[in-house]
Amino acid sequence: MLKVGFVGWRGMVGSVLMQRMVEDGDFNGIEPVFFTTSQVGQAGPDVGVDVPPLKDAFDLEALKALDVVITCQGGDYTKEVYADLRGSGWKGYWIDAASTLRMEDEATIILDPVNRHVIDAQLAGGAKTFVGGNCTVSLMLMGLGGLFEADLIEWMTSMTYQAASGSGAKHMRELLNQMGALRDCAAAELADPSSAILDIDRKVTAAMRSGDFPTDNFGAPLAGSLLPWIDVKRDNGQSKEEWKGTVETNKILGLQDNPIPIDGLCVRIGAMRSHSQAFTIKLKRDVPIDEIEERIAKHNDWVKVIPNDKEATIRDLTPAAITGTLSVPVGRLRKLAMGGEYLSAFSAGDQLLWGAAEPLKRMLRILREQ
Ligand SMILES: NC(=O)C1=CN([C@@H]2O[C@H](COP(=O)(O)OP(=O)(O)OC[C@H]3O[C@@H](n4cnc5c(N)ncnc54)[C@H](OP(=O)(O)O)[C@@H]3O)[C@@H](O)[C@H]2O)C=CC1
Ligand SMILES: N[C@@H](CC(=O)OP(=O)(O)O)C(=O)O
Repeated sequence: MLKVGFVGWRGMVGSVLMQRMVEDGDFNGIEPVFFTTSQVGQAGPDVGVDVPPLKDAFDLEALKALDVVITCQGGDYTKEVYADLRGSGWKGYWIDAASTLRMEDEATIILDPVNRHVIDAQLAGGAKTFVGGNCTVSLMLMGLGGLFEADLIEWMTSMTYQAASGSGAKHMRELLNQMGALRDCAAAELADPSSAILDIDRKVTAAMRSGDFPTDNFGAPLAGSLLPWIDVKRDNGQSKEEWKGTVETNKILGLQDNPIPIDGLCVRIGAMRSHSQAFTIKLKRDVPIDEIEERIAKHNDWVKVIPNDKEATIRDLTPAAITGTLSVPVGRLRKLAMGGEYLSAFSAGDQLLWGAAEPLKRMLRILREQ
């Protein structure tokens, strides 16, 4: 029976992982051991099987006793522990949600509905380190996998609409507090149907710009606004989030030697936990739209093509429609005015499921099949 250690299980990503593993009975047939950086000795979570008290996540001897470590604890933890654990001679499998190791040669980025062939080849070659991809990248590939699989994409831009959860739990709370503050500042006027909308607008704008508007986490208003920058700047002017779109996509697909150019702008918006993206895709040839829809739809069990009409789009192609589900709708599929090789598309997906927890959960299953 595989002895599997879980680190970061009570954080936001970790909690979603626990929930999905319990739902699918993934704790049966493994020996789970739970770790903590702050609650050593306390009781472990209720996952339907007996678990020992929480162990110290920095205890290398305890980690060395494991066949598999799954960590959702964050990049700082990975930096602090991974090299020492490997350096101690540990040969177990490391499955990680954090970005720290993603671009290292020894690491495979996991998204098995898209790159099971890469994962299998890496396992056969003795790879032991597997890392979940950036949420935006994973969700893009779950949506457009059929076009990549058919080698139809010459280049692509992705303009993102990323949810607050991508920045963490505190940011989700701050977004709601910002929304509440905006509503509250105009409560009296909203209650009066005859009040002037421009008075409401003036109050809302003043509240957003005032010193006591809650912006400690985002550093700026997000509710009623947006933030066209995510993560740090790179030398070429890309944000790090935009850079990940280029390099991670090609690594996931095993195309590092002949990469597909992918670039765009990453934008934070006031959604809670589902990321959306608008794509401009330059196809290698003028493929009919029904063939495109068919290739996208049949690629995996979770992608769903949404007809390009208003009713279906606003019902099915939004964060509100899919949050909390594994569904990845793709719609707004049409040829652009630039010509038959130019395709537009729009997708949405829960960034804590396919964007974070689900690929890790599935990687453990792949290891158990070995
Ligand atoms: N947020 C996201 O969308 C995504 C995040 N990731 C990666 O996953 C990692 C973890 O992210 P995320 O889940 O957002 O991190 P969280 O901040 O939610 O949790 C991280 C750790 O904080 C500790 N913690 C302290 N106080 C609390 C509390 N009140 N409730 C829960 N946990 C608490 C826990 O560790 P302990 O039990 O040891 O105290 C927990 O494991 C990061 O590396 C991130 O890059 C990857 C993809 C998407
Ligand atoms: N950066 C992503 C979330 C995330 O955690 O990404 P990564 O796993 O690449 O660090 C966002 O802000 O939406």
